[in-house]
Amino acid sequence: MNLTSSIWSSLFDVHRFRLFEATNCSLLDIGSVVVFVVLVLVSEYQWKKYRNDHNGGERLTERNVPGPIALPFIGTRWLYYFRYKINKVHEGYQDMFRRYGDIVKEEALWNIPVVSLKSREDIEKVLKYPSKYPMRPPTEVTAHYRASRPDRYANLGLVNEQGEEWHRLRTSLTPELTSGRTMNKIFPELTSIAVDFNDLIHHSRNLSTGVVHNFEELACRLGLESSCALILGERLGFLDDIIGPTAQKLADAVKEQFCASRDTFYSLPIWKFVSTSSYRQFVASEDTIYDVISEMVDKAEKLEEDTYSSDGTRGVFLSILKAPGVDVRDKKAAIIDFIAAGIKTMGNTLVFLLYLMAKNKKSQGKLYEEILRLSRNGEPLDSRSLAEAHYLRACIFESFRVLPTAPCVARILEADLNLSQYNLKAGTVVLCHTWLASLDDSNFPNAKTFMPERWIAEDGTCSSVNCHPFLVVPFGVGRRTCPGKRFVELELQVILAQIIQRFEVDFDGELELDFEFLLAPHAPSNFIMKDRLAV
Ligand code: HEM
Repeated sequence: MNLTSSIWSSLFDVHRFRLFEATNCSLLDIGSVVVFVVLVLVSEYQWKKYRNDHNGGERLTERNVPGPIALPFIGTRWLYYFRYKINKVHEGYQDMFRRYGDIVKEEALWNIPVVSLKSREDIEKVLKYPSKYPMRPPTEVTAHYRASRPDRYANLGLVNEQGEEWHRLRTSLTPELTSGRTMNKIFPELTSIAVDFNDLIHHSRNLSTGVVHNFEELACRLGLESSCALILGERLGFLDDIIGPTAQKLADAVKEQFCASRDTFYSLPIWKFVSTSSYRQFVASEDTIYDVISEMVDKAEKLEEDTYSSDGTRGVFLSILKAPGVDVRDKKAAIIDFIAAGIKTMGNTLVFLLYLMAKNKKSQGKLYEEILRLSRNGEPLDSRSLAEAHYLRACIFESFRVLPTAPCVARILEADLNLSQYNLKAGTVVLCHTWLASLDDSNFPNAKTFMPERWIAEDGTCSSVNCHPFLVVPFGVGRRTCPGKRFVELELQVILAQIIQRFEVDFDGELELDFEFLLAPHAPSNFIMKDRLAV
């Protein structure tokens, strides 16, 4: 689609939206006229700019990358008021790639370019860049709020910091979290968490129909319980039959925080100047998370002092508390960030995985057979038999491809980069849409079909060698990759094996997706869990 037609289709869409709204509100009517006039003027300006840019023969730069028309100052943020729903941003990107091709430019406030990529070659180029300190754009609202609270935060935290400061935090706070030793120690705890989670499913379901309503809430409680077990080395009872007020408060706050981050990101940043409702929602959720987890940390710290215990499961907690040369505010913030990072991400990931198993009964049957073959007397799989469960890992990998919770990897380019058609400048924000690229038939045959077999090599082992290594990256890539990756991969294997061993999983209807900064299941997600007949 050329620029003129894209401008006109944008105008048409905006106008159509306005006409639709006009019957309800005369103010919006005036707004619609103003927006229309502004768009016409700007389209003229854009067209001239486009012609100037095409000055013959020279390689194209990011100024030439196609995309929705950008208004002065607010860039393309109008899209999320007029064309796309804020909870369906993922559909917005699908639409933009359809309209403009595999590379699309949006413009953030002050017309800062944000380039989205769907071509495998371009994504690989960005993610392969040999960077010492890879830069990911910070969540602005977190950075803004944390900078205003020096009493609590000495910096923006591991997730949002850049450069040497990021590297210092990463190397001092995460080695124990990612070590093989920690995974070995946590394995028995994960097995008992999975047993408790199965019991919770059993008690939460309707006795006659087997329906578990709002499964996503149970899945988030699992994320919270397991993150606390990993980071604090303690089981805190979030999987008890009746959810306690603390778990509920925390789960609600985490969901609100993701939504408020999304709303502030995709809307105009008025919140930087006046406290808008999304900013207030963000602050309230951030404060709740801080207060609740901070209390847990204080208790755990006290317990440590009282007992001087350093048994195996508290290794991560101790390693953070004792990290040399790190400000105590950084330690507390890291513990809080690590626990919070594992709640919603884990919850969404498990809902997606079970949904795909429910909708693909053949794969579920094959997985059940594998588990039956590997388990001794119906016991949960131990670490040795889990290592043999190749189809189990293939199912998890395939669910990461078809429905990941993180649909793209974001980077700020450190140096100028020549992509297939355009040269992008250092400093450009790039979104690598790995999920949408993974659903393209040119990258995976029958890409929309859930097919764990694609990850099984000829010798029967689960392997990713023949698949594109920079597309199925649910935990990101390179030095900034998620430090929870190893733990989550292990946890998903343990949990999925036990659920499939005990229940036949079905799903009521079709799962709808929401965009909450992550991909999330639209609530309620109602699974049907039937006991398997003993064999
Ligand atoms: C299913 C669960 C999870 C998913 C899908 C997930 C996904 C991700 C992704 C995509 C990134 C960005 C990586 C990049 O930019 O290359 C990330 C970063 C991060 N994750 Fe996770 N994550 C999960 C669980 C966890 C857990 C359990 C923890 C805590 C132990 C955690 C802590 C973090 C931290 C601290 C970062 C920032 C790392 C850095 O910038 O150096 N995540 N995660």
